[in-house]
Amino acid sequence: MSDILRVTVGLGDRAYDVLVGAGALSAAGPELVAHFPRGRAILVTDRHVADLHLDAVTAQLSRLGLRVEPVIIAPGETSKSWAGLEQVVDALLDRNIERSEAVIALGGGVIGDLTGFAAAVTKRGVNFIQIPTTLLAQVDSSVGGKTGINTTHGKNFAGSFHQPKLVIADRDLLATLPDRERRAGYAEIVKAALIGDAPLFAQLEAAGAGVLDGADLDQAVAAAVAFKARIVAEDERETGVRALLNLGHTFGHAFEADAPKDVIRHGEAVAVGTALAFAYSAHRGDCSADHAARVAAHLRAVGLPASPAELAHSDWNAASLVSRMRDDKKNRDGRITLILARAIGAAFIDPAADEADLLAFMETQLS
Ligand SMILES: NC(=O)c1ccc[n+]([C@@H]2O[C@H](COP(=O)([O-])OP(=O)(O)OC[C@H]3O[C@@H](n4cnc5c(N)ncnc54)[C@H](O)[C@@H]3O)[C@@H](O)[C@H]2O)c1
Ligand SMILES: O=C(O)C(=O)C[C@@H](O)[C@H](O)[C@H](O)COP(=O)(O)O
Ligand SMILES: [Zn+2]
Repeated sequence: MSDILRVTVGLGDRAYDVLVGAGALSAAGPELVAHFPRGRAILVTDRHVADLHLDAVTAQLSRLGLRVEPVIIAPGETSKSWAGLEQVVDALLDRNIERSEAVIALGGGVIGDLTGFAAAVTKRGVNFIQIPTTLLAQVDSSVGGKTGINTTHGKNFAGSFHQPKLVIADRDLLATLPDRERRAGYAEIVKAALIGDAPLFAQLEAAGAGVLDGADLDQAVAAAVAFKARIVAEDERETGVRALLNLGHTFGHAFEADAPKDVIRHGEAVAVGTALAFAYSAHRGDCSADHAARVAAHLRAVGLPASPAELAHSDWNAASLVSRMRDDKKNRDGRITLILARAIGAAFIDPAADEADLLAFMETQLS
């Protein structure tokens, strides 16, 4: 296990480890097998990942003595839905999963969020293990226990906090990831740096797109995971500081909710949302225009969008986007909560954004 990095999410008796690096799955061995007392592993994945990785993953799990029972669902956000949830819960019940058993989520954020939520509600809670196969899932969605589905009201509007027992972020699984997905995942690494790690952002700026597939990737993944783990350990249920992890998401989720499904990637919406959070902070005088410009320049340098016009959908309406923000889960007392920044690496929570000013700002951004 010498080349495998280990990050612990310190949640007391629900603490778990995130293993990062090439070969992490085969290195996991006994600590993985311990979660399958019946010797079988129900594994939920999507069709793309199944075609690319299921045989190899099944072979690795077989070598550890586990019999894999795959559940294969359609790829994409459409599966992160009530229908997708019913499909996965029924699949677990068909196989008579017991509470002592874990289910494996092998895939991107969609599979992780959906399977985690299914695990949370099936028989009032079974265990689950994340084997993330997108960069986004490795750096962000597999860690922290936010699970859920989208509803017509918006992103992740039904869900639960249900922590995995183990996360295995094996770099070998990323070999088949299309560049667009890789960049989308990188947006959440940038987000982490912008929230509270200015030196990491400087490193990312220096490394440029090289960090996306170079030897630096494991370090960057582990840094983003460690950053998230610290915040989750402090505020698991987002009563305070965890809301910072939503930098770029108040804007980003509004774009996702107002676009047709699967036209823009979550990471792309977060990239634009993060650039807007900095631009809006600069507009309010909270943050220097230089920092906002550096954020947008870095996102563009790695091939990510930094303004609404650079997204793969163009039919935006400022009033509709602000109305989505009014529904955001972070809001309190009928006011929009925004995650803004005083500088790169210094995000803060504004629990009462000025809606009229925000609307005017969005109008200028869309014009
Ligand atoms: N729970 C959280 O904390 C959290 C954090 C961030 C994002 N999310 C959620 O995660 C979702 C986005 O996740 P995502 O970006 O991973 O999208 P995704 O799960 O839809 O995966 C993107 C695409 O890549 C394919 N794919 C997955 N692994 C692959 C591989 N190794 N090789 C080739 N193709 C592969 C998938 O089949 C899919 O087509 C959103 O729903 C978002 O809301 C949740
Ligand atoms: O883990 C968190 O907390 C996050 O906010 C991470 C986000 O990257 C992620 O997209 C999350 O699913 C958003 O959560 P939501 O509560 O805004 O739905
Ligand atoms: Zn996100």
